[in-house]
Order: sequence, then structure tokens, then C-alpha cells
Amino acid sequence: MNDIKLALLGSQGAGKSAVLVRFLTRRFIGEYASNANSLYHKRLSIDGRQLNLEVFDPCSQSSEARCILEEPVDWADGFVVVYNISDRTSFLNAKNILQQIREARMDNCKGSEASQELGVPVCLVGNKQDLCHARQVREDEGRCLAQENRCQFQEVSASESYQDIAGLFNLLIRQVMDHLKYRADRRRYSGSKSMAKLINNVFGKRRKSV
Ligand SMILES: Nc1nc2c(ncn2[C@@H]2O[C@H](COP(=O)(O)OP(=O)(O)OP(=O)(O)O)[C@@H](O)[C@H]2O)c(=O)[nH]1
Repeated sequence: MNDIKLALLGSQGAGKSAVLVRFLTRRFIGEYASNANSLYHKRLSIDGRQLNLEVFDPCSQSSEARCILEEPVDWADGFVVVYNISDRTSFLNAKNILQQIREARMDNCKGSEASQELGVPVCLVGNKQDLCHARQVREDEGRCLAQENRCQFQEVSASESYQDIAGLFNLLIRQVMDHLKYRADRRRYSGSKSMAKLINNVFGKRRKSV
């Protein structure tokens, strides 16, 4: 069984818990405790594969709260970065979070994998689409930010719709599975290359001397 770990990041009140609970239970629950980190578990079947999904929903991150980001950045295989379309500050914070993910991943990969992009599957989510009368962030601004970071983007309303949220999580989980497989293949390939080199060094030389 595959283990997939996701983390939700975003400003206080952007609707992270609402988006997650909508995906996990299909329901919208109005209020959530926001003073504690939560870890949710769910078993899923995607494309016939059984998955163990873990989702980390940490306490809110303000733009200065870099330390809160560091823990999930190392732990997670993928991220959902949520902002509220009727709150520009939450959008600016999402931008900052994407930047921090890139920097943290660059440190981990020594620049090789993450130089052009985030180096990990991410979905940028503009929540509270039902509040479009009070919109402060245009949809194309969200799309543009996602393009700059080469991540997926979706506007949703946790309070009104399940389909878009289910769609974005399913797509992200598929991307994570592909990404994990790509990294495992690369490790295996570079492992077998060094093994071939070793065999060649040991036996190649001997063969020559015979
Ligand atoms: N109108 C509207 N309200 C929403 C939506 N999603 C969440 N809310 C409301 O926004 C408030 C914050 O939602 P939460 O899910 O607690 O937000 P959060 O990002 O987890 O907040 P913290 O836990 O404080 O970090 C709650 O009052 C929700 O009912 C939405 O799609 N539309």
C-alpha cells in the first residue's frame, strides 16, 4: 500500500480545514478549532491502487511564521496552499509560502531538481469562490501565480461544492504518486549505474590482465 503525505498551508481563516473536511467527508462544517495541528488519515483507492493518505493541517501560518512551514516542508510529499479570494493579504501570504517551499526544497535537492519549479507537487487553491461579490483577488492573478511556480491551480468554494475539491485532491495525489515513482526510479537507476561501475572496476580490470 502506498503512503501519501499532504500538508495544507495558508493564512488563518482562508478555509484550509473547510477544504480538507469537504474532501474527506463531502460535508461543509462551519467552524473548526484553529489552535492545534491536526493529522487526518484516510484510505483511498485511485486508479485501482490502495493508498494510505495522511494530511497535515497545521495551525495558521502568517507571513512571518517561517518556522511553522519548515516541519511540513520536509515531511510532505505534496502541498495544498490555500488563500481566500476575498482577502488579498491571504493571497500575498500564499505567494510567500510558495517561495518558501521552493527555497526549502532547493536546500534539500541542492538546486538540481527544484531550480525551475517547486520540486514537489503543489496545488494553489483560491477558496470562498461563493464570496465573489467581495472578491479582492482576480482569478487570473491566481492562475498567473500558479504558472510562475508551475503548480496546478483551482478556485473552489468549500461551502458550496464538493466536485472541484475532490478533483483537485485526486489530481494532486496522482501527481504525488508519479513524482514518488520518478524519484524511486532515479535512485534505482543511479544505484545500478554505480553498481555497474563498481563491477566494471573490479572485474573489468581482471579480465584485461587474463
Ligand atoms: N463563505 C465561505 N466561508 C468559508 C468557506 N470555507 C471556509 N469558510 C469559513 O471561513 C472560516 C475559516 O475557515 P477554516 O476552515 O477554519 O479556515 P482555516 O484556514 O483552517 O483557519 P485556521 O484553522 O484558523 O488556520 C470559517 O468560518 C468557515 O466557515 C467558503 O468556501 N465560503
